[in-house]
Amino acid sequence: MAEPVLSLKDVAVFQKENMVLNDISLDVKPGEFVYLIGKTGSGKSSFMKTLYADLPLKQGNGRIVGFNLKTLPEKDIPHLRRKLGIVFQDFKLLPDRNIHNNLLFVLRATGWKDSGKMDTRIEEVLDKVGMKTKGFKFPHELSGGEQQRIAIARALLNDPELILADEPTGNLDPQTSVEVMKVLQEINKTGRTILMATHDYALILKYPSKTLKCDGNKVFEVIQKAG
Ligand SMILES: Nc1ncnc2c1ncn2[C@@H]1O[C@H](COP(=O)(O)OP(=O)(O)OP(=O)(O)O)[C@@H](O)[C@H]1O
Repeated sequence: MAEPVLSLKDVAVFQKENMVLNDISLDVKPGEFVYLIGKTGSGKSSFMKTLYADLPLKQGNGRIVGFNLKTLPEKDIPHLRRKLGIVFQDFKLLPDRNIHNNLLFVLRATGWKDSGKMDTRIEEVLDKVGMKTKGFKFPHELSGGEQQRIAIARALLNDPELILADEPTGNLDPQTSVEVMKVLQEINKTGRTILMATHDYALILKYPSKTLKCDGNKVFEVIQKAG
């Protein structure tokens, strides 16, 4: 059987010395689409931050896309992040350059050198999110939904094994949320694994999938009833 892309054993999540979550043991397998739900302040973002090593793993054991979170040296964090695609609620595009150059910036920062290959890759990821003609636009010239598609395209640049999306539809209206969700579903269908924090229950109903819940300092799988 394929190795999990994410495997946690007895993990606790901390914000400084405060324990936010504990006793987390779970596996995410290649190709899964997993939701992470929970009330405001229940620890979804802290959980995600631990996975991309923005918060250190101080307790328990965790492996993600082949990296050991417990023993990960600081110098390896960029390598880990290159194998992850991270999407945030607030898009985090660079406002001072157009979309093409936003994506070029990431490719250069992650070691790409050949300008022909970089242009081809940018075209490919923009095409995947239906934004092929928007490379010349600046972020402020795009709608929220379009900016999030670009942020998803940016997350795809280095062909990540796992996409971590922290409330990717949190700033979008319901219709635009569904459009962004369709893009994520398409990406999942091509075999990529996605872990998405959300509190948009309408989306979960429309696109049911494995769901983890943060509640009472724990993370557990919610078993959905059929029908
Ligand atoms: N930078 C920080 N420093 C200290 N405590 C923090 C920090 N960020 C979050 N916390 C605390 O950690 C707990 C979990 O917060 P977190 O942001 O992970 O929750 P969340 O489920 O993502 O919430 P939301 O849905 O509002 O984004 C909260 O009690 C919060 O106050």
